[in-house]
Amino acid sequence: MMKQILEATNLCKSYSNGSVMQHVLRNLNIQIYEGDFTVIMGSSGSGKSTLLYALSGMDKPTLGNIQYRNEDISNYNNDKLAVFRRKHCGFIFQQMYLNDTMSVMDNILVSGLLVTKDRKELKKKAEELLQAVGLNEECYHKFPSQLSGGEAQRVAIVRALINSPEIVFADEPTGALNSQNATNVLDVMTDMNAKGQSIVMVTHDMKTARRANRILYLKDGIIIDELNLGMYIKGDQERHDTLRTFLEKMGW
Ligand SMILES: Nc1ncnc2c1ncn2[C@@H]1O[C@H](COP(=O)(O)OP(=O)(O)OP(=O)(O)O)[C@@H](O)[C@H]1O
Repeated sequence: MMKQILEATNLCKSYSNGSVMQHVLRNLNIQIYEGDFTVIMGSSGSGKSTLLYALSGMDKPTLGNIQYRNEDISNYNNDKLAVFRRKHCGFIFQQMYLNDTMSVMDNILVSGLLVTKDRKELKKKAEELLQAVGLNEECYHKFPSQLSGGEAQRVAIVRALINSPEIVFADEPTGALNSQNATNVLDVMTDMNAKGQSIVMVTHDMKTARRANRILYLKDGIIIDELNLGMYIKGDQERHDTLRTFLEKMGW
């Protein structure tokens, strides 16, 4: 049986837009399992990013419970949430947020040094991860502006992995990349997942979504259905068709 890593119960998130309250998440329930590559889909504005930020402790829910293993993080203050994120989570965004004034290696080490002071060990791990995502030594001392979009996103993935997070959250990680770079980044993420990394990703894109083994569909602030796709197999047309049929049924 799959082990649950994260569970949210009766999750609500509302924003006040002037005198009007907008209820984005409405008593939403969700479970995330260890080792899964979970994708959250839904139409624009359905609350996907809001859900991702609440689940990952980047933002606080208005109401509801979020349980990370045996820890209830829903009532944590900002300091405790920051510690939680640093200890357990890795983040990959559409905008890479690399520091332009630092080399590739320093961008990664700065994240690692928040957790350990063993610089030598960190550097070794960073080198291993950079190699694993297909970036060679030539890249280590480059600055972000000297990288292609795909290379920069792979650096961001290494930075997300440097502290061995139990779970990686990704918000449209390929949204700003051309098709080839997007495929490279997705290959890295698929490989990470095949090695056991739990991933929760938000995307609009079917090509990206079909890498996941579990697709959740968000509508009007709740998860209305899910699809189990099994582990990704390259070139599997049936998988693509199954996902398309599911999304059509959802009214996507
Ligand atoms: N900080 C905020 N303040 C007020 N409203 C917000 C805030 N963040 C999000 N919203 C609103 O909540 C709704 C859901 O936003 P969210 O970004 O979660 O949707 P999404 O499904 O990720 O959309 P998209 O696919 O277009 O990125 C939107 O109507 C948005 O305007």
